[in-house]
Amino acid sequence: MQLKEETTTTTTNGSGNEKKDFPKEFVDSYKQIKWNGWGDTRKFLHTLSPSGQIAITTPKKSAEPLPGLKPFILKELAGGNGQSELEDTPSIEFDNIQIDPPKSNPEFLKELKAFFLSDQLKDDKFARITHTFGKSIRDLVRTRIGQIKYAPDLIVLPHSHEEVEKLVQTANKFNVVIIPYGGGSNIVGAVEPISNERFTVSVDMRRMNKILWVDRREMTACIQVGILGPDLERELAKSGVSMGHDPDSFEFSTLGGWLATCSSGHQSDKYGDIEDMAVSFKTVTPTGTLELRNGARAGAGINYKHIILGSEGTLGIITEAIMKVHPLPPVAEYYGFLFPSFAHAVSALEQIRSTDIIPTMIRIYDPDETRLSFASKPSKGAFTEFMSAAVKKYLHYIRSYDFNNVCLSIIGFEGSKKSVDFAKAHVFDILAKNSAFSLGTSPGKTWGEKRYDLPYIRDFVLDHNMWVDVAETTVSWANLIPLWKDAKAAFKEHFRAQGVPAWICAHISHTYSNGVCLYFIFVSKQNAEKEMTPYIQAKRLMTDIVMKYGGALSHHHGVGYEHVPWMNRYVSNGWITVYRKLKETLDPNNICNPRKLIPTLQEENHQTPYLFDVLNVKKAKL
Ligand SMILES: Cc1cc2nc3c(=O)[nH]c(=O)nc-3n(C[C@H](O)[C@H](O)[C@H](O)COP(=O)(O)OP(=O)(O)OC[C@H]3O[C@@H](n4cnc5c(N)ncnc54)[C@H](O)[C@@H]3O)c2cc1C
Repeated sequence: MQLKEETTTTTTNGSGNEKKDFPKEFVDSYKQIKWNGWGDTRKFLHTLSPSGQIAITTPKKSAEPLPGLKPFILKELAGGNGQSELEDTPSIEFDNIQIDPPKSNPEFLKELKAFFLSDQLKDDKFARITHTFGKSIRDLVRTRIGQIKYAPDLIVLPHSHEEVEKLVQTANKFNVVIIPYGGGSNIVGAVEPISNERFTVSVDMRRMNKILWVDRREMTACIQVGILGPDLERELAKSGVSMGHDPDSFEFSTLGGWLATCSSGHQSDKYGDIEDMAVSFKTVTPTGTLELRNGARAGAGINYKHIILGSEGTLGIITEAIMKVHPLPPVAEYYGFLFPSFAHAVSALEQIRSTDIIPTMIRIYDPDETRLSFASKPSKGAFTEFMSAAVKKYLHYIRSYDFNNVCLSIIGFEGSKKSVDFAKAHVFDILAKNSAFSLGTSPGKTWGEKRYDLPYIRDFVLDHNMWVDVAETTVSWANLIPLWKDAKAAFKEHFRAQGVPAWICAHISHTYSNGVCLYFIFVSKQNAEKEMTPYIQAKRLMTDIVMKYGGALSHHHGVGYEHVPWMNRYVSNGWITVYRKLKETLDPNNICNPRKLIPTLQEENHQTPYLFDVLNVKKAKL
């Protein structure tokens, strides 16, 4: 947590009421992350001169070369048509972006100013632009070309549950739209204002970043939900505990966002998904605050927490949550393995999952993502060493590996030494029976150090005339390989037919007794006019295939407005009606993040197109 209680000062708001202020050195998170890309402003990929190699600069290391990456991008992503240099497609300069001035709503603002400090209310251009979108490919492309149509009129930065209550009541009174904003890391269009008809407030929760208490006996912690991942784990570690939720977006997403999108972290196989960790929470709705009882379990009717989990800010704002925690694991060991093929890896995984001894994490990269993984490692990385000629020869000639099909896997174990040793012996035995080759702990260590770097490649790709998007789902064991094959083939064929270079890879990242999360990453060339059409077509294609194989509409990214067009196929109409009634009851004026999560009646009846197809889309030709 950046805020320390003892360093706060007391100031007064417009009514002369005393309020605790933030310390002078406090810097709001939205000022510290890239406005037109992903993550930390101090971390980025760039090209070294004169070698032309791609390098990564981070706060810890400057210009670390990634020698394999440029050849990989040129050969695989850019189409391998003999091109020797990447094309530059830089982002617009911030100063050149133009947005409409905020709408006027003096009565609403007067009431807010009586309660909030001026420092908690922002309507400058930087604050408004950085709260308009999440981080989907459509969001980044629109930001990078300066196409920002409906920026929120005001950003409010509450400090407490009581302030959120006041804000929601006031917004409801003046029919003002409120969109909760955690880290803004969603990639489904979940925080974007969808029209400029009503005054719109983005509620940035990141000042609500305190751990209120830790109970070591019940192993729970009460936490303000605007806290970012690293602050949360650092503060919990002071009490010797961890929540164990570590999504790829960990550094820039919040507990509230995780709850509101049903998020899932790397170690979900052991610690569970976010819904397994959530005990209870407070949610402020326009018709009042909803609270839940704290306790180990209840069989007293509907499990009400599931009404709010995944509601994406459409029913209200979560402010404080009681979460399960566990002791910091004394042992954490992560290993790398190679499999001769994806089928071998899946077979091993299924056998492991059919037992009751499950590793903390199993990630399996398909052959294409394995190549990307090796290509994006620093020059002297452990993977490069292991892929030395000798090892390659051994695997090829003695173990009959074909390197076009090899799959990398990272398998982790956490817990007491005894439990880790026990699980390892069991799992390694299954891996050996499925022809896996151990690379030892170096790949696991590298994975641990570099696991948040991959999204930064996306910005580099956007800077060089390509785009990258993702699709993920939960799929049954029976449909896993058919979906993997079909989706990859259909994606490649779609772009091949258009004569456009395209590349796709996949990995398995979360496992269950009845299926896995399968995650695709796909890349293609931007077209000359920077239209949205290719992303929309690719996303439609991938999601249609997921639906065909009975997959979840999303395993962990949520719905936003990007997945709304599939909602009627995903859940039965009865549930959509239930949700509509619930929304009408809790939010009668429809002020909470409108037009997200489910289709409007007009969309459903095809009287209006889905927002996904039209919202702010420049020249979408559909
Ligand atoms: C590079 C990258 C990697 C990612 N990896 C993962 C991953 O491994 N696992 C995963 O689960 N997701 C992942 N995501 C998606 C995203 O990080 C998650 O959806 C995350 O849970 C969003 O949290 P956030 O705090 O950024 O929420 P935001 O993006 O700010 O908001 C998401 C939704 O939640 C609502 N919301 C936010 N806070 C509250 C609140 N307090 N009360 C009510 N509603 C609220 C918003 O209105 C919005 O509808 C990734 C995204 C990116 C860009």
